[in-house]
Amino acid sequence: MTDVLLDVRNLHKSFGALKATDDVSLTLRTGEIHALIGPNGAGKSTLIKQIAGGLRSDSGSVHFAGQDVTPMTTVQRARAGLGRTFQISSLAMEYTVLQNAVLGALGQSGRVMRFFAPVMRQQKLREEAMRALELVGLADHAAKRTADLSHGQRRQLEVAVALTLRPKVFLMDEPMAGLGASGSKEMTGFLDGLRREAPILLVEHDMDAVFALADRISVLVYGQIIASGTAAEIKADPQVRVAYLGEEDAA
Ligand SMILES: Nc1ncnc2c1ncn2[C@@H]1O[C@H](COP(=O)(O)OP(=O)(O)OP(=O)(O)O)[C@@H](O)[C@H]1O
Repeated sequence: MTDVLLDVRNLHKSFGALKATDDVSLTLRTGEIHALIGPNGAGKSTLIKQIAGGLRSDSGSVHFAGQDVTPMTTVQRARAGLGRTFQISSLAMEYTVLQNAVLGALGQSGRVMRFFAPVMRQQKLREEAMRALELVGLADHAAKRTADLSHGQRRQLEVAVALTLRPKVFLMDEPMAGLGASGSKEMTGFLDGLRREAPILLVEHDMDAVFALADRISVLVYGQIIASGTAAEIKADPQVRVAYLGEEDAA
């Protein structure tokens, strides 16, 4: 299909005798949220790392925006537009929200902090950073210390950092983790809007969020995709009910 932006083909990754991912294929299309669910240890994070480039696959390929990115490093893939949300630990807590976003726009790590003052004077980077903050609703907090943001706002700042590189797709590993019920609800609304900026491959344990957001859901069990379909199809799939959702939850 022409609107397929990310095309993951037959990925394998073993750790010793353990097949963490075992012939995984999936696609991500323009405008959609494709959720990847599965029990603990199913291989979800491994797969995200293989797609982002942090973990080399034993075999298989990743095609992105019509290009085979399999040989590329994480940095090359990020520059090509494969956006992965950063962990909270990568934010510089003592710096302002805007400074963190500018660092993202610079596409560098915290090591560049000592060059910070001249960087902040570069109007283009600041503009790019402010655009990203506006998109995630943090523009009014630009001058705030990152440490003073709520947990949910820090998650949004991570997304803003990724947005500064103008990603064509997002890879997100458990964005709801640790947010609590109201935070998860807020983040769900936020991600729903974000799909207009770039489609999202979403690894998430929060089933309310997954069923509310996902256009398609793929279920990974023991490294293999056992089912793929809409929320209604996944809820009704007998194999999924037994292997993952549990009969009583799926009823
Ligand atoms: N670097 C590694 N070395 C050895 N084994 C690993 C490594 N990374 C992951 N594994 C194993 O591979 C399997 C898949 O792990 P992975 O973290 O991808 O699962 P997951 O579906 O993301 O789990 P969770 O939902 O708990 O985050 C697990 O059995 C895990 O212990």
